[in-house]
Amino acid sequence: MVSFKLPTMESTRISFVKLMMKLTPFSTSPWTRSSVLGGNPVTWSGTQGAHADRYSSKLPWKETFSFRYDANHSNPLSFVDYFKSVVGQEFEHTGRVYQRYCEAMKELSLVIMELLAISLGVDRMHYREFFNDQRSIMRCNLYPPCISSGLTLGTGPHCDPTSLTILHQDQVGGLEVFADNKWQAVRPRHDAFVINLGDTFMALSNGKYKSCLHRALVNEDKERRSLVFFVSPKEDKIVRPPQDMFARKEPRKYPDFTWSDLLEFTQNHYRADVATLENFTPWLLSSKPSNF
Ligand SMILES: C=C1C[C@]23C[C@H]1CC[C@H]2[C@]1(C)CCC[C@@](C)(C(=O)O)[C@H]1[C@@H]3C(=O)O
Ligand SMILES: O=C(O)CCC(=O)C(=O)O
Ligand SMILES: [Fe+2]
Repeated sequence: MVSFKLPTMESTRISFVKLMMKLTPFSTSPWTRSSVLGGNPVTWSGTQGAHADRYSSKLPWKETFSFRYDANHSNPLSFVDYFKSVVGQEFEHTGRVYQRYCEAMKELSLVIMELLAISLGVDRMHYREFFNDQRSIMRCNLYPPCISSGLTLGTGPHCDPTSLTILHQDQVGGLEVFADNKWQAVRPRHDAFVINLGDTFMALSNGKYKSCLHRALVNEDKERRSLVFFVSPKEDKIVRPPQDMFARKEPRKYPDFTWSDLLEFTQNHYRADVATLENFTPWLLSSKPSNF
């Protein structure tokens, strides 16, 4: 994980706090996740209470509010309309803040994609172009305090199945990364983002970059919040390393797949953890033989 020093985003933080105050932990949230089952793209809109509808054990101690950011459909009104219609009329300003926030996250992600291409010795524009029409996911995490915080986790150990994660955390602390064979705290910085790569970029770099194992702890006293922008490619784009990586005759580590395939796997068949991609490959081969 790498921290970038950036100006604070007070207006985003205020809107975020207002929005998350609307979501009381473990409430019978008025919104349920509208996920279209059966292999169709998950529509990321609404709140989740610890994914209790999806898992029967090791439920994360958190409440999330997620929505899609479609770089092609950058009509600011769509966000504003969504917030006004789903969250409430009084959240029009919040919708505008999130529209601007997601646009800024997209721009930051494209700069990072150029840097990654340069570091891999491939065409500098390759990943920037691949993600220019990104279909990313904006998620607000709220971690309530827990009197038995040692017995639970805000989010269990996992690698993000997405491509790139741009995370803004509050000052409470709790994010940990597994590095040098131990869990290490990622110290909050109010003026920085935490950036980590996910499984899809690991495949796009043919394993040169590794997906980052991380988790989120909770505590007894304070709520903790984080804003997470999960960069993902347009669902039907073929995820494969750039051709010029194979000038060096390296074997492919992963088969071609689409983000839609991997998202379906994590939403309907497998709880993302540290070995998602390893388990995804046999599933893909067995369930989508036409790909091969
Ligand atoms: C594509 C996604 C699935 C999850 C949200 C985004 C990227 C991270 C994934 C997740 C956070 C990994 C840990 C398990 C998970 C179920 C969670 O705790 O929220 C995952 C998300 C999800 O499936 O909703
Ligand atoms: O809230 C955090 O610090 C981590 C959240 C996270 O890893 C996720 O939502 O994928
Ligand atoms: Fe994560």
